[in-house]
Amino acid sequence: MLSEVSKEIKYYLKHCQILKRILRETNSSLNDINNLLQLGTDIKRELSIYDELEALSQKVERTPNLIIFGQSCHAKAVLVNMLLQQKILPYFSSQWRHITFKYGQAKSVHLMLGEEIEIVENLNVHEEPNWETIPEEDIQRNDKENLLDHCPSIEVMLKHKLLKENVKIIVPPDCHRDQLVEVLERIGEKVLPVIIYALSEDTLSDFNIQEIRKLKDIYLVPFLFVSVNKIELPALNTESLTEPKKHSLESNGEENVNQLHSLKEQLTRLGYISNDSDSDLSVTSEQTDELLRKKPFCLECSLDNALMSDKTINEDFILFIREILRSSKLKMALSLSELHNSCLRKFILCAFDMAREIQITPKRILYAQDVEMKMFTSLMTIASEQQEEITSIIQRTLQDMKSNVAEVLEGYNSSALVSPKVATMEIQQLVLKTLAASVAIQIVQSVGCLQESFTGTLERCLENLEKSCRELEGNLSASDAVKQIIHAAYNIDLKTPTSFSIVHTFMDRLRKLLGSFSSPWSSTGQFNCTLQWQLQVVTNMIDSLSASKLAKTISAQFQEHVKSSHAAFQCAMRSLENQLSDQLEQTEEQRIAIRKKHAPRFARLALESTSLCDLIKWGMPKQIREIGRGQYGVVSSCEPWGKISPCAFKSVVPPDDKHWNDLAMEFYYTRTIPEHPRIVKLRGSVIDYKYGGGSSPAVLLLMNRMTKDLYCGLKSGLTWLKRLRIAIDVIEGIRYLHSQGLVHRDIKLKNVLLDDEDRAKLTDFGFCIPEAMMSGSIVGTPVHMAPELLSGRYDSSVDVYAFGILFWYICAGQVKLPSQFDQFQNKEQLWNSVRKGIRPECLTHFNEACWNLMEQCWSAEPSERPLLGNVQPQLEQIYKSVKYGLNQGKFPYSPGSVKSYASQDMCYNYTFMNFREY
Ligand SMILES: Nc1ncnc2c1ncn2[C@@H]1O[C@H](COP(=O)(O)OP(=O)(O)OP(=O)(O)O)[C@@H](O)[C@H]1O
Repeated sequence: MLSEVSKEIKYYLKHCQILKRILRETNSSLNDINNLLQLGTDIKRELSIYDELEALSQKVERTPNLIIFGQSCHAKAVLVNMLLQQKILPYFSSQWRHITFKYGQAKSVHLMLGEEIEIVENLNVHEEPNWETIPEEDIQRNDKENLLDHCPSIEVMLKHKLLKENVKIIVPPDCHRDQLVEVLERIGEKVLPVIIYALSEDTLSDFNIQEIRKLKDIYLVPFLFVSVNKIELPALNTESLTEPKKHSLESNGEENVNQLHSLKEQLTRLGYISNDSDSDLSVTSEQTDELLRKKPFCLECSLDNALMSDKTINEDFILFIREILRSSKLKMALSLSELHNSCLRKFILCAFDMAREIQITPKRILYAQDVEMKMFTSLMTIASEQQEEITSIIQRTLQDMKSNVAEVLEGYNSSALVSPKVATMEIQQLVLKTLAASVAIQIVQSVGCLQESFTGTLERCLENLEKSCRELEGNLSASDAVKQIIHAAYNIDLKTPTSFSIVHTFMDRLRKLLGSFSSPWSSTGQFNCTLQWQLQVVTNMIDSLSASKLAKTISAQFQEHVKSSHAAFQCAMRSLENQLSDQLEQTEEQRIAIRKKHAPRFARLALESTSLCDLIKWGMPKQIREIGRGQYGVVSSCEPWGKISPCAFKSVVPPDDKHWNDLAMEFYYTRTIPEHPRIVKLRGSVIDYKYGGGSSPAVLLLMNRMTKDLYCGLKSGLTWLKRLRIAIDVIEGIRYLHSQGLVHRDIKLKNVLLDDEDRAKLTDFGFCIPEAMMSGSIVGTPVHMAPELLSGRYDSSVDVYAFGILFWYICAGQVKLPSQFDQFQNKEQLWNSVRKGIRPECLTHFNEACWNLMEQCWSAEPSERPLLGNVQPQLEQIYKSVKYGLNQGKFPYSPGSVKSYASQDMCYNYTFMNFREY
């Protein structure tokens, strides 16, 4: 029985090897992606998986160690001796040192300091060449030894099968309560603890209870209580232990039962075992799943158990070990698969974002250039062609200003100390500013394209482009240049040299005016800037301005501003465009690398880790018989697997890396399709690494077993009503896939499976792909392939075309190739003719509505094919009219055709009878 334990451990280590390899490949894939992106970003950190990967790498290195605790040294000794089937530990001693049992060719005992250093000291055991039991004195700690500080431990080497595969049995030292936590923590480091607690007394002491609590808190794993029999003097006859049949420990049976009973009560009360714990230790995969979901790090309680007697110890012990190891590797595999799937999701999204950026950026650039050009042209037109309008705007404005001179001066506060020249200049500037502002407002209003929302979109578009540009070159950005253009219209500036001559003329006139004026000087000789004087200055200024000259000046100045800003914009845009196009080239390269290399590589890792989870949970499916063969794999029925019954699996042997990656991407998409009644859901997968002698592993894809495919269904005969129902089912299935953003690309008779009630589900998502990830691969089954598929530019409407052909077979009620297609020797001839418009013929019994529908579906022009959302109600209408006999003679048969089909399908007669009736 104990060799079973070794087997379990071997199995565990085998899965750990697979996990280690997947982890190594994950790390190397992530490093490759880092190199590709070259952005100085660490993808592991970016995807926040760094810590998880680190933690998993450490966990997977741990070997299972049996750690023996117990109520007393005596209990531990009985248990260890029982496991090792020899009386190696003394029954009657206390204050034990730390003891480790390891595998070794020769039986030996060493005193160690840590794991590496052996203390050369003569142990008593060394005195006795044929020793059987380690002397008490060697195991006992002396008073000077401090457990937490370089305390020697005992290492025992044994050639025992339980210790193979680097498994150790560890017996922690007896310790004081204060040292308990630290001692326990040290032991649990770097090992996968399989904790067994030996019980030999009727009740647990306070210390025992405390110790058990700490064990639970620290190790977070379930552990096993083993009730051992107390050994009374005389000591156990070890010979009896070595014989498997006689290895039960002699003791008073009745006493043992009582002891167990009271212990069980106490443990149940404390919540360490459940009430029905003795009934079944084995936890089903489903229960473990449930537990993992509820308590991802801790499976205690349900797995805790007390072994009742030495008669059952081995079976229960193996079950316990199996569950501990299983849950441990399952947790690791689940975490890894979760990491892979989340990375893959992110890569796919990243590829989508890149594709969008590649598509949108040139459009954005064109948009910005277009809008700016429109704005520029409008402004230049206003400036050059609408001078008259500007003149009249200025005249109107000057008129308004004149009638409201006081308003112009609003806010003007001249200091008493300024000279008349300065005051005049100030007022003059004020007049020009007011004039400029009102002219600007009028101009802006007359330029529709300068409306806030319009320029706002342009600015946002430019800011977006500039943001996506990693290094902006040049002094002026395009968005700044645009702002300047707009600025030119809003802030017509009449202070600049262009308006200087007007101002000059004005100043001359002002000087003359000042001479004729009543003196603005006070008696003290100080200039007195009275309001009246100010009003006078304003009025004179307004009178002196020529609207037409100003219009010219404004126009010239405005054109100058707009032109230079436009030139700056174009320059900035050119440099932006150059940089973005370099960047987009790089992005495209990265996108292709992600789509073609990195995402598939991660998909393969995800397929491996997810399959490992399924293998750990449900094991290998057991084949019953082969039920079908396709181009890429063999489908077999199998015994119930997981929760699936009846169950089937498709085994695929990918011949090379490319096929592996393709299969993995398909697997990822297919597995993420949510459950739907019209889809054969992929339930799981396992990889048979031993297949082909280990050189070419097989991937087994598990799904619900269906009764037959539509090809067989049509061959064996289906009523017209059933066939119509199937057509509706197929449409529902395709619509569902399309709603998930997926295109099936291989709708055909053999990919429609029927259940016992002849309801249909779609299967075989080998070519199924998100529309956005399609890259124009030519895939499908020749007669069902839409003509545009061959050009590589197609969309989800290829499924509508394929449905049209499928519907032809459904209406025909047989699987014979349409005669129109039957004449061709090969698929090239077929495709040539399909491109020229050749389609299946209208059989004489086809009803008009059905024929119309299939004709629409297989239209050469994809845009002319109907939406499936419209096809479904039409089919439902036909179905209803057939079901309730309302089709008024529009059945799919002409009386003459019945004869030939009746032999193939009796159901035609039934339909025909209805036809005759109506
Ligand atoms: N879940 C299933 N239950 C019952 N039979 C199935 C199931 N899946 C597939 N089959 C049967 O196995 C046959 C082979 O299926 P498979 O998907 O491998 O190939 P195919 O669709 O016929 O061809 P290809 O590989 O070219 O797509 C199907 O035609 C069908 O009859």
